[in-house]
Amino acid sequence: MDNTSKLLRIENLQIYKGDTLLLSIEASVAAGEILTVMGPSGSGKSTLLSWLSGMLDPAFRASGKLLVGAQDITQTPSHLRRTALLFQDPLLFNHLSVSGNIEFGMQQGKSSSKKQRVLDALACVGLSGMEARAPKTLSGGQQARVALLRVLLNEPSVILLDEPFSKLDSQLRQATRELVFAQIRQRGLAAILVTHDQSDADAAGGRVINLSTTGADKQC
Ligand SMILES: Nc1ncnc2c1ncn2[C@@H]1O[C@H](COP(=O)(O)OP(=O)(O)OP(=O)(O)O)[C@@H](O)[C@H]1O
Repeated sequence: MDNTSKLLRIENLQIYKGDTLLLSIEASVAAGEILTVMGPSGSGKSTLLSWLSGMLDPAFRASGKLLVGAQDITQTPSHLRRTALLFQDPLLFNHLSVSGNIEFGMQQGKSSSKKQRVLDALACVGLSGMEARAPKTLSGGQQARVALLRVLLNEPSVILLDEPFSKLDSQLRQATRELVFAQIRQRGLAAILVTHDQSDADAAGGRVINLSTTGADKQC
């Protein structure tokens, strides 16, 4: 793989908490690739995602660079980065309908074409006819799919997945995972998946970074 095909590049990243080095990473992710990050509790997985999304807590200090394509976005504020986060909790707004949730944050455009895109996307993930429903009336798996569409229709270049399947039972987990990974590959996004689950890493099929236990919570 040459450099031009690497959509996301993390160069010489070091994150410190006080004087302690929490993590040190050099990595690249191609369009459509899913890089998995694993490691014990406290090893810095969520901290890494915070840095990637531009929301590192001031308790930490980071050095290194983050590039998307040729653009250095290390200092770019979080709301101007085309990075999207998908969490284990779908975090849907209950005062908005399913389509209102998906349209939230979509790029400017004609309202009628936005609506059609939402309807097409809902049909794609098996949620036809659910556009007017309140999120709380959907099952956990259906909510997960709405959360995915909300992120995807915002057209990110990079998607950060923080244990997004961990609240789903095993059958639903597998189906949702296949859908999410297929969308990532079809749309050519660079993805970073944080998980504790080896089957997630196997399904992602890409490289795996194991954060060391250096900064991890010590066991008694
Ligand atoms: N806002 C913060 N201020 C100070 N320390 C923090 C903060 N957030 C996390 N930490 C500490 O930084 C270390 C890394 O935490 P982080 O949440 O990144 O670990 P993790 O690998 O995601 O853990 P888990 O698998 O349990 O979610 C831990 O020791 C944690 O206690």
